[in-house]
Amino acid sequence: MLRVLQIVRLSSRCSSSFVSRMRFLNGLKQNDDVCSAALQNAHMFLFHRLSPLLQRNHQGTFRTAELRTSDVQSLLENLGSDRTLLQEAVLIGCTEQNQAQFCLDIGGLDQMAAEELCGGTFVDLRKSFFLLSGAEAPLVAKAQALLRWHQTSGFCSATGQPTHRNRAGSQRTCSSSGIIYYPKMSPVVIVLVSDGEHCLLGRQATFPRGLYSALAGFCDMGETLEETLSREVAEEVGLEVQSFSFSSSQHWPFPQSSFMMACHASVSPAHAQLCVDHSELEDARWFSQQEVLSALQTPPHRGGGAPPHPLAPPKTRRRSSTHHRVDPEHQILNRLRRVH
Ligand SMILES: NC(=O)C1=CN([C@@H]2O[C@H](COP(=O)(O)OP(=O)(O)OC[C@H]3O[C@@H](n4cnc5c(N)ncnc54)[C@H](OP(=O)(O)O)[C@@H]3O)[C@@H](O)[C@H]2O)C=CC1
Ligand SMILES: [Mg+2]
Repeated sequence: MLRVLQIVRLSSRCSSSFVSRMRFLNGLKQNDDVCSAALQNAHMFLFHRLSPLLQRNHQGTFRTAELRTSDVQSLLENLGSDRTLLQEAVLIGCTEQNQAQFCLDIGGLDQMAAEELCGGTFVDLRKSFFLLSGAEAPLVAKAQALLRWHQTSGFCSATGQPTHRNRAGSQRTCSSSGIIYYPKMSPVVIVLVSDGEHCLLGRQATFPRGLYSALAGFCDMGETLEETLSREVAEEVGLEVQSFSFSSSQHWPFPQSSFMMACHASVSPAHAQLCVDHSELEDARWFSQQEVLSALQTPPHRGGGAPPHPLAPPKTRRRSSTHHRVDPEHQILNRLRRVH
């Protein structure tokens, strides 16, 4: 109890609300009792088999369902589950008012009954990205990534014994060896290549029809950012990058959990002839600034436009007290808009 009061006092003494929130969250990760107390009166983001629960408001736009812990307790009772499922909730953040935010996957319970009781729909994460306003998408992506990690990390890869999570869900410990596991991410580079006049976009065969994006690839073990970038551009389109600059970064939940770093790169117009590796990309081509601007003005749900019109992926935006982040792909494409 003393520790609970210490953490609450420590975070409330801070002059900056950002510092206060970060201290508050760190306290929840470090102390199971403090975290349990916060869970009793928290905001809950509900998932069913890793699909977030969304609700449509009067204006026809979608939001994540705003549930409190007590709402979820009632829901679990109505669905015939006991309250112990609540112990699987994972901490994902806190509001400006230091109200903890948790997520919970109720995948073992009846989906339709849950949707009816909550007045919402569990929507596939990719579709959610197109439906949610920018501010909510990153939080939902983070929640899904953490839930997925817990669902696939139940056993220690060294001993084969069960692992047990802390109250916040920020780590798991092997019951036999004491090895501690933390959620893992794969570093990824996404790069907008330019020849000074055009930018290079590509598409994989699995992309929705008409969708082109900046090139991307996973970092190999031991590589630097620039080594990954140069290798991926060489592998996928056969070009040698002359220079590059870092733009921004974001968490990217597909296919699992990636840490995506976005860059601009330039190639010489005299050496801009593409040699596409069709085992990696179905198509890659140079687009003019006008084509990219048209794509950015096309609503994502009107997908399916036939090539060569690039269709930009959905925008995700996160605002905090100190940072304003735009997802890398839009940041690099927006720079084209300014240049134009
Ligand atoms: N516009 C956007 O926002 C885009 C985002 N992306 C994202 O960028 C990332 C990279 O995508 P992609 O272009 O496919 O990557 P790559 O070009 O690196 O190619 C994918 C291949 O890399 C291998 N690989 C190496 N490390 C990993 C790992 N940690 N996880 C999965 N596969 C790995 C796999 O090959 P093998 O199985 O043969 O070993 C896989 O098939 C993904 O997160 C993807 O979702 C990609 C394109 C556009
Ligand atoms: Mg790639």
